[in-house]
Amino acid sequence: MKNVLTIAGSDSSGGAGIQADLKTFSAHGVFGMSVITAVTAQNTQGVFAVEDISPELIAKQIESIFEDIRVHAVKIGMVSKIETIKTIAEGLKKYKPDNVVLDPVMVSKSGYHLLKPEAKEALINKLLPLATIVTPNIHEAEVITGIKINSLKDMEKAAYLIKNMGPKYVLVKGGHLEENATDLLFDGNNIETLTTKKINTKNTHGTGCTLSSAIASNLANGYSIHEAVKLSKEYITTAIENSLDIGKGVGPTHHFYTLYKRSGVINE
Ligand SMILES: Nc1ncnc2c1ncn2[C@@H]1O[C@H](COP(=O)(O)OP(=O)(O)OP(=O)(O)O)[C@@H](O)[C@H]1O
Ligand SMILES: Cc1ncc(COP(=O)(O)O)c(N)n1
Repeated sequence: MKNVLTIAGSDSSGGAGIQADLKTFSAHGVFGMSVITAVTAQNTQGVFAVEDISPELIAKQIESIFEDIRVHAVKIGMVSKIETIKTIAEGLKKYKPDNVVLDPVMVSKSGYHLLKPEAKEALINKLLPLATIVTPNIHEAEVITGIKINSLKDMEKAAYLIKNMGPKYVLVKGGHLEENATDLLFDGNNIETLTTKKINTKNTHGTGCTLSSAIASNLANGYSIHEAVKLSKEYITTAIENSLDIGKGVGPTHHFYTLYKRSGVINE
């Protein structure tokens, strides 16, 4: 079995963050581990409080895992503030994991700033160059590049600009554009387009967390980047198609639909 680590924030409602990541890892048959960067009090309606974990405790969590266990892939999510980013960057430089999937989480679906505005530069300068693949949504790609994105052409332009900031691959996610759910994968030479039709649901809490954790799992399981992204897009699409109407706001996706269906737990 392969071991995959998420470095991210805790979501008390279980739809995003560490909780979504660990569910996604389990659904992919990899062993999940976590370094918690912040604890959030949130549900489907909003984020109500955040407490950042100290840099010392983040560093100790990273050390405890890497000094003992082989890590086949790392996924990075909510990183909150400059000190957290510096601590994670130092850990990655020291332990040099093979696969690093960076989801540059900035603002929650409910509009809360999970990344402090003053930490954007540190995320760009310190974490982007260490990423195997970075997975910005439209808003994050706009913040990272400083350009406005209204079309696939703009997404392409952003992918080129972000690639020049150091990651090996860039996946710009188009889930927030009006028409289809089209993502663009750029490897430095070619753009690959992954398109599905947009699913009409409000329940998309944690879609970015889930997609990036699926990519990390698939890379750990030995797939190439192109295969890992394709399989992960299929996984998130099924998870959104079968998303759960839990709570009064933006509900979570279904991590185990295919597994449960196969095992007969779901028989509709
Ligand atoms: N309504 C939808 N129908 C189909 N696919 C979607 C939909 N919304 C998002 N996706 C897909 O889900 C994946 C995650 O994209 P999204 O743009 O939602 O990420 P995100 O905004 O970073 O998520 P989060 O806010 O949870 O971090 C992408 O592959 C995107 O195309
Ligand atoms: C701890 C944590 N990490 C990430 C997200 C982003 O997910 P979303 O944009 O779907 O709210 C979140 N809400 N909470």
